[in-house]
Amino acid sequence: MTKTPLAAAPRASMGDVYFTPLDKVVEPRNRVHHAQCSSFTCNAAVPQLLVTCEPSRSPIETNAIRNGPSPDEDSVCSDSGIGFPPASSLVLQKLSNSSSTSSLEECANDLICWGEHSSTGCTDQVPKGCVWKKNRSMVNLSPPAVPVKKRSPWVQVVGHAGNFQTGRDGKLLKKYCECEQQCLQKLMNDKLRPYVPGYYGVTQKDEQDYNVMDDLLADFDSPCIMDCKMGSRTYLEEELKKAREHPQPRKDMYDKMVAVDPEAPTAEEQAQQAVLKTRYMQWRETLSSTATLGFRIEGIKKVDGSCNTNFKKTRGKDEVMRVLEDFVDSDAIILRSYHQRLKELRLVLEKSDFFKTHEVVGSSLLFVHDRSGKVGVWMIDFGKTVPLPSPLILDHRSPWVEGNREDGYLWGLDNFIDILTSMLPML
Ligand SMILES: O=P(O)(O)O[C@H]1[C@H](O)[C@@H](OP(=O)(O)O)[C@H](OP(=O)(O)O)[C@@H](OP(=O)(O)O)[C@H]1O
Ligand SMILES: Nc1ncnc2c1ncn2[C@@H]1O[C@H](COP(=O)(O)OP(=O)(O)O)[C@@H](O)[C@H]1O
Repeated sequence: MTKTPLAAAPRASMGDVYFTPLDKVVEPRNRVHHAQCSSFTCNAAVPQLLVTCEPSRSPIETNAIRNGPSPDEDSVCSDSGIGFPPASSLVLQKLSNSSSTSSLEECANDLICWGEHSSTGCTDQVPKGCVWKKNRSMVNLSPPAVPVKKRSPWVQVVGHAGNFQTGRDGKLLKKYCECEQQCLQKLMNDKLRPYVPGYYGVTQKDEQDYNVMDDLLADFDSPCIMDCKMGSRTYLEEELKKAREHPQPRKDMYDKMVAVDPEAPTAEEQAQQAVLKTRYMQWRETLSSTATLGFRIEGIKKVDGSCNTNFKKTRGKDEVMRVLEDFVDSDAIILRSYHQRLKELRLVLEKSDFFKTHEVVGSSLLFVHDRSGKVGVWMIDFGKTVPLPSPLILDHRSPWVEGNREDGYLWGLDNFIDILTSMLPML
């Protein structure tokens, strides 16, 4: 099996004491069926690869002043949000404390188990070659004396059901989509890298291909999560063209439409009991704040575990503010951290080559915070982010006129930041 390192892969910041949790590297197959994946393919071949290093985790602000150090910061798996996922930290701890005589191979098995399971009953297979290679010079390792903190279970707020699987060592597997793979790979070499999940290539599990990326929740304790879809348009120009050339009215979208508003379909749509996807998407845009503010709230998971995806009609600025205030639980410090992070993201977006040269549609910002005061915002979902024909570039603020490919992403981010700015003095 050939393991080709991803050229763009960043190196682990504390040496190579890390092994990939992935079992095999394969030719992509069973690609996730996304309309955009079949229509908007990028030509580059999918690399067969595994990356055996860990990109440094994106910066996360920590509010240590108000809350004191978070429980994470003192644990073996402690991570201020920068550097290693828990299992990697554990490896380092073990190496530095090593004293007993357990074999290297046993230790390797222990390492992979402790990432997510208790050491008893773990039957996972370790990619042995990788572990041996990484640890050949480190012998006589012992299990850590300090208990490992159990990670909160991963939560999917919105999106296609069945698209994700949790991996080991803080990784997330998302059903393979070539368009997304191309974007994530390019983003690993772009200024935006700290604002997207680290990407590790393609793996296969049960005959299904997956893109492997960082689980952005991995460093949080019972996180509050919000998914906001960015931009003033949620379908690609190419989808519009396709809908005109080969209209395919959809019953599932008609049903979703009447469930929200029985009056929404036209007489013709009612007769057909079906709507075109672009028509459905446009209806969703005008019903929500997408058309008026350039972003919309898709879903929120609160600290109590409750999940709300009922924001289809959240349109007005005041309504959006109320939802945001509830999301941060009226916590001005959390709100300020989000505000700061979004302003930083905007600066980077304005300089990013990737951003200039791509139509970014249907992509979300994932907002995550927890009780310790950790806050993070990342760009996710690049299934409908496509390269522009050279030399076309976008400013992401100009209004969309068919043909100009503008997506309104920065216009939406400007509005988002303005809303947070106006909320700050009120909290
Ligand atoms: O949110 P609701 O109203 O359920 O509508 C969904 C979302 O717009 C999805 O976008 P996202 O994946 O960004 O959440 C979109 O997937 P695409 O991204 O494939 O356009 C779905 O299209 P279909 O997958 O064609 O059903 C559409 O049915
Ligand atoms: N890297 C990630 N880390 C943690 N959670 C994620 C990550 N990517 C996606 N999610 C979760 O999955 C949900 C759907 O993600 P998305 O990429 O939009 O999927 P889809 O393409 O199916 O719409 C998000 O709202 C978020 O809750």
